[in-house]
Amino acid sequence: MELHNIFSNITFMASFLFLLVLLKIVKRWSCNNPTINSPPAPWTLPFIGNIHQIITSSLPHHRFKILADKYGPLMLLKLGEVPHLIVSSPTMAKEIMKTHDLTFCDRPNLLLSTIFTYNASDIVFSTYGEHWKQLRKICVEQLLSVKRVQSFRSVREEEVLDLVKSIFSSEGCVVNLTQKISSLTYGIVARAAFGKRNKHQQVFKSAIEEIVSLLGGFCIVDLYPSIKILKRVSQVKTKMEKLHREIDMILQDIIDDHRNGQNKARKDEDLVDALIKIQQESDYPQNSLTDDNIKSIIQDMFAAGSETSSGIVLWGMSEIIKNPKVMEAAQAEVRSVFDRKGYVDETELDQLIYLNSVIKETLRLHPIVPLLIPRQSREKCRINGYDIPAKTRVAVNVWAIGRDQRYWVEAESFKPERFFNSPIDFKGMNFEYIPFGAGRRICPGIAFGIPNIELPLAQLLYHFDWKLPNEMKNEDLDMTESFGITIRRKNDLCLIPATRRP
Ligand code: HEM
Repeated sequence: MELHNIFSNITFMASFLFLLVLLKIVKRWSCNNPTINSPPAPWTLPFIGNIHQIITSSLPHHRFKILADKYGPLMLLKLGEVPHLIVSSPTMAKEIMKTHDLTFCDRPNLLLSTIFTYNASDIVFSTYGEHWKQLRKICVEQLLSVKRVQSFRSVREEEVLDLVKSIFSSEGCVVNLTQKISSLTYGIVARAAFGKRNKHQQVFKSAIEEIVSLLGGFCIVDLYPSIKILKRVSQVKTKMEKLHREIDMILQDIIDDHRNGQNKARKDEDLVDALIKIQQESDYPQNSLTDDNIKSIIQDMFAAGSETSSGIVLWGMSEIIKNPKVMEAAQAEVRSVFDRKGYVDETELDQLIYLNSVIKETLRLHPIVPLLIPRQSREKCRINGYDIPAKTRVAVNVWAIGRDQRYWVEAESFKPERFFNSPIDFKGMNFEYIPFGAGRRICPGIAFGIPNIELPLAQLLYHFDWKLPNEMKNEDLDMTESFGITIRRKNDLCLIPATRRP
């Protein structure tokens, strides 16, 4: 009996081993299949793929550029189990976001984004389909339209004036501009979304900031989707769920206040009002917005709309400080346009041609979302002769494209003049310059974001002269980036203002 057991165990083991070998042969055969032509890739290790080449001290967009210089503008990395296509040239970006836009307009189903966005039912992380189309339409036509953006003009002007007053009171002292600008853009988005500052403001702001920073990394659970246990034991998941619950309670509170009419601070409609109205007016119950949909859209406005604008103002100010000639020219322009009035408002911002080029140049060297928001292929396709499997995740290295010497003269230098009389714009038509992305998923918040950058910069340059603390030389200003889905300054920008135009 015992012998029989041993014998059947050996038979079982042998069959199992045979099957494994067979599987391996089939796999190798399919990899070597001459009909499949994969994009170039660095060598991989079993189980981790190319992870060891990415986890280095440098940031992912820097690392991807170094690898792309060696392996080309279309490179297929295997991070854990998942293929990642890294796109690093305007021509390949155009293939992905124009020629094959419909194939690549999905977002991957990532653990953290799914928790944070009510099961990816928002605009940013929703997969391509009817739901995303409906939300995107609401966003473009109702929430972020030119008319709506204009209706928030007084909000922007009041908030920026408060910033200027608070800097006046710190005359001659070191001012932490990072903190001030981040509160400013958050304040503008909060008043646009909620109508008034919210009692839970600080908790909400910190929670959103933390979520944005958590979204930045490569989460191990997303690199090994087949290992379900990772999901159950993930500590980041637990942290994200807690943050999500906090945000959810605050947002539900705000929606209820709006429904009960306890939000009459502004006569103009705010974004929550607009969304509740759309919810109530919907003729088709199946298309009607749920409260979770409203909350997820409002979260998107904060996560996508506040840190992006503040980051660009801060990189812009950093480049201006580092380049005194740029500071001189920008100040001369702002002061000549607004001296007749004696104050800055939005009416003549369109005359600030030089400042506009400063902003464009800032977006070239510091595209705030350096790899865009991850996309995913919906089906297999062929690009430039290479086969790309379905469900490949895609990162477009906008940071590398903006610094490519083949497309930009003196690519590493800050030269706003390059945009004078140049047809190159950031609307998604020029693929050497795509800080807002391109194609179906292009950022719908450009019209909302730009005044939040222009107005504070114009005010800071109109009223104050600026210098670095501790007799630091301008060229010594540290420009190190921090890690995340957005690139922020690693160290806060601290400057000393001297009032020139009270
Ligand atoms: C001003 C600085 C901003 C920059 C540089 C920026 C950049 C981007 C980028 C690169 C994307 C991804 C595009 C892609 O995948 O191809 C994006 C998406 C998005 N942005 Fe912005 N953004 C900015 C401001 C805003 C503002 C102010 C809002 C709203 C209040 C906003 C809302 C969104 C939304 C909802 C998406 C997702 C679109 C979709 O997936 O369909 N953004 N943004």
